Amino acid sequence: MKTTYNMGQVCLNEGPCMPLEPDLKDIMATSRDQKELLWAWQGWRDAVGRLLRGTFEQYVQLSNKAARLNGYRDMGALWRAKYESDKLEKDLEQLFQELQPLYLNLHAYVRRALYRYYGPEVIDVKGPIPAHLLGNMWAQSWVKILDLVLPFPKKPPEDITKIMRSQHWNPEKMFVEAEKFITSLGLLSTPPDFWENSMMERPTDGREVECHASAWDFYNSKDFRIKKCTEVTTEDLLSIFHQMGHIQYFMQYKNLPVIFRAGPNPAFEEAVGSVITLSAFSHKHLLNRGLLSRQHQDSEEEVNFLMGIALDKIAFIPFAYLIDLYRWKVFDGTIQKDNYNLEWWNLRLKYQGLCPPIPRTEDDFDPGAKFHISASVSYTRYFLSLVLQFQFQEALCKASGHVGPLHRCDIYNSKTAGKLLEDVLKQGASKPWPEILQNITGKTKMSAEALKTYFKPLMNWLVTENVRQGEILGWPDFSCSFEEKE
Ligand SMILES: CC(=O)N[C@@H](CC(=O)O)C(=O)NC[C@H](CC1(C(=O)N[C@@H](Cc2ccc(O)cc2)C(=O)O)CCCC1)C(=O)O
Ligand SMILES: [Zn+2]
Repeated sequence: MKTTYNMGQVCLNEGPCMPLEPDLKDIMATSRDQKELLWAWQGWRDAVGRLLRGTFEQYVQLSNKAARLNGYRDMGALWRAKYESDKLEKDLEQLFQELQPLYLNLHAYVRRALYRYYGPEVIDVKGPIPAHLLGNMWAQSWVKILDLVLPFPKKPPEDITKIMRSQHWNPEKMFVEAEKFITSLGLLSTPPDFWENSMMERPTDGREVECHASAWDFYNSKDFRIKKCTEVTTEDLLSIFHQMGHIQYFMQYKNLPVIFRAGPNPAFEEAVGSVITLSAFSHKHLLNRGLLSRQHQDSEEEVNFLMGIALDKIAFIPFAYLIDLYRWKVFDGTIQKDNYNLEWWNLRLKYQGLCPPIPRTEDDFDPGAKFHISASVSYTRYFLSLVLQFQFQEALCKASGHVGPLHRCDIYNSKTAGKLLEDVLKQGASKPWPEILQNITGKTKMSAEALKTYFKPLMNWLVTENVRQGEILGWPDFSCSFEEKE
């Protein structure tokens, strides 16, 4: 399934074939022509999703067989066991409910902006949003349509990608930048081998590689690598910070017994890299690294800034929640193979308020068009990382002596924050995660409070704006537009 995914491409009638990275990704991010967006969206699902359907059915059987041989009732149960909590599903549901208001307000606001741009033919302001218009192949992050939804369009944020390119950044410099941030906290620098052995750019020697970025621990306490087809963009700089977070974790626990060389649960591993990006992409940090020039950020520019972060983090909430809700049901048999695609879109409608832009059938297998489903990588880790990374950020900012709003915090150069983080990373998986969570935050429970604190100024603005517009939160017109037409 991974090979099919990695080799996937969409060909123009007479002309070049486009791989996902960077070509199709760029079209989904930059095109504002919904015919072109549909071409890429449908082409990718035809080229990859459809092909994976048969293999996926086998994968489900084999996965459940393996899980049962290991004493679990199905693979979903095996995946959930990593969180060592018999109330994981309840806790997830509770966190999701707590975050729903943020998402519903963002969804309503973005839908209105898309309505203004694409018109009533395309957008129903009381219905779901067509999934190909959100700037991302899976509509999991909406940051690429910030220009369409900017709260204060007269004060657009500076384009960091443009600034990086004007300053002649290259992939290596991007990795060095992430390293500098991490070592500024007093954490470990990467060994020479890392720079020797990592693959930082798509090879030009014709080798077909898996371009979906990944960080690798070779479990020999000295060989750590990143594989990434880096482009000089803001998004890739973000991703590099995230990957370097994984590498730092590998190095911090490299002398533990192998069984403990992991996070206390998978979400901790994901939260480490992401928490660093919260500081690295703060206005204050980008300014002092010369990636922004405008000194002062007034309150309207601050709302614009928070919208940019929200389009990444808040839009992601229901997506990250539903991926494993779907797969747990596939593994436990609630979702049978005759309904794989129908049930996928039922969840995409229920949780994300999205519709496919064109009718889907059981000849399609849209879940397979997402890396983690083709690569059998569980996804709950990213949902919980969303909550944890803000809890971590709140704790690290407090330790660094930061005062003021959480979204203005930059822990760069703070050795105290670094020490707090280091003490968590060094323990690897050697203690139950509530204990380790307590080491850094003083609490043993995950809580969405810190995330809500971070976005409070934006939420105040969003709620006011949605009330002013008389927006309906949610999608009472739940049918997808093409159904009405038929
Ligand atoms: C050997 C191995 O597999 N190693 C693991 C690490 C480990 O387990 O030790 C690993 O490298 N996994 C790759 C994966 C890559 C990325 C990813 O897949 N992200 C998710 C969700 C997301 C989205 C936005 C965001 O800001 C953060 C996360 C997606 O893109 O949907 C792509 C770019 C970012 C992270 C990763 O780093 O988590
Ligand atoms: Zn990760």
